[in-house]
Amino acid sequence: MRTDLDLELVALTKRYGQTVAVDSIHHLFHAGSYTCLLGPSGCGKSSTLRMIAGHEEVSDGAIVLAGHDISQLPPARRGTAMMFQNYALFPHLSVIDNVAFSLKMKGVDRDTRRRKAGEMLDLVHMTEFAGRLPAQLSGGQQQRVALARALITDPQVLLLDEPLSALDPFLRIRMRGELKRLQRELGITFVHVTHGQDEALALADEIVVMNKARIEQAGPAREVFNAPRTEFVARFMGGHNVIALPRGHFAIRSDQVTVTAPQAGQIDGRVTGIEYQGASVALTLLCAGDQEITAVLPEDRYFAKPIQPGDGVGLSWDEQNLHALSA
Ligand SMILES: Nc1ncnc2c1ncn2[C@@H]1O[C@H](COP(=O)(O)OP(=O)(O)OP(=O)(O)O)[C@@H](O)[C@H]1O
Repeated sequence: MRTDLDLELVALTKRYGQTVAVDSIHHLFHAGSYTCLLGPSGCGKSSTLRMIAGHEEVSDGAIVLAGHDISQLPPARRGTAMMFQNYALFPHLSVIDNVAFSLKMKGVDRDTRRRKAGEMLDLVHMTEFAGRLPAQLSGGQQQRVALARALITDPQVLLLDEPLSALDPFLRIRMRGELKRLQRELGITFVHVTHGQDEALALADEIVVMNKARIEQAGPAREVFNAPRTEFVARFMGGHNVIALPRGHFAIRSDQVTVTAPQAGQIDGRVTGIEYQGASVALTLLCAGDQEITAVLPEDRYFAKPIQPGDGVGLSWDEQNLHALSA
């Protein structure tokens, strides 16, 4: 459903000389949604984000926010705010002055900007660090400050460019919970660039998968994961096999492949690899036509009847779990 505050990309294009980084993409970001732009390195996701933010000129097309084309406005007048990968904090300013900086530039008086910055630090649970310099903070704390600094302008859309990539894996998982909480509390639109499938699945209401300057598939996170439309999306989202059957190419989730003793009417396979993953065990199987299939079994089921490399097995799946691929 469209609302007055949606963000829409209309035939948005970015060219750098001969390179087409973003090729006439269309997308509607619903107001108040959390969307991840996902794709491999060089697919055009950062260029897209930077064009929305106003840090990159648009070559063609429009960016419409709340009914207005914002593509020619300066960044500060767009209703968007950007949080950068390296946080870009001013090293010589205290935490509270970093957060208050954009209000100072706008000429807001000292008391008002201190009060507002204090509220933002509260929001990201950083009040006790207000007087410190960025160098005296951990990576996760710097990130909270960068978030507070982006949010102080009351944006309708917060743009996040690989916001978690500088954090260690443990902190990354904690901070993604924080991002989700913030987005829910503020109710504004978040657009988050990542090349991590897990991150996108954990955070996003909607996932936009980009490949070679175009949108390959967009939709609710569960739909993109469960029903990939192309081989690229199936492979990039992970957790799927792409199989060639006489009637076409299909994706099937690895945990929806059933492995039994060889039986008539099933596909024969041979176990070539076994990987213990904690809650599950992944079997790599070689089938007719040299097709490699991965089957993921709950660990209790695997260990009830362990299979060894070299064993012959029968593979089957429910037809309704096969997803026809268009390319
Ligand atoms: N300033 C620039 N000048 C020339 N080409 C550029 C410039 N910025 C990006 N490109 C090219 O545009 C394409 C898309 O780059 P972009 O940074 O948008 O991709 P990305 O998906 O964000 O990649 P990554 O995950 O590596 O950041 C790439 O081919 C890149 O080399």
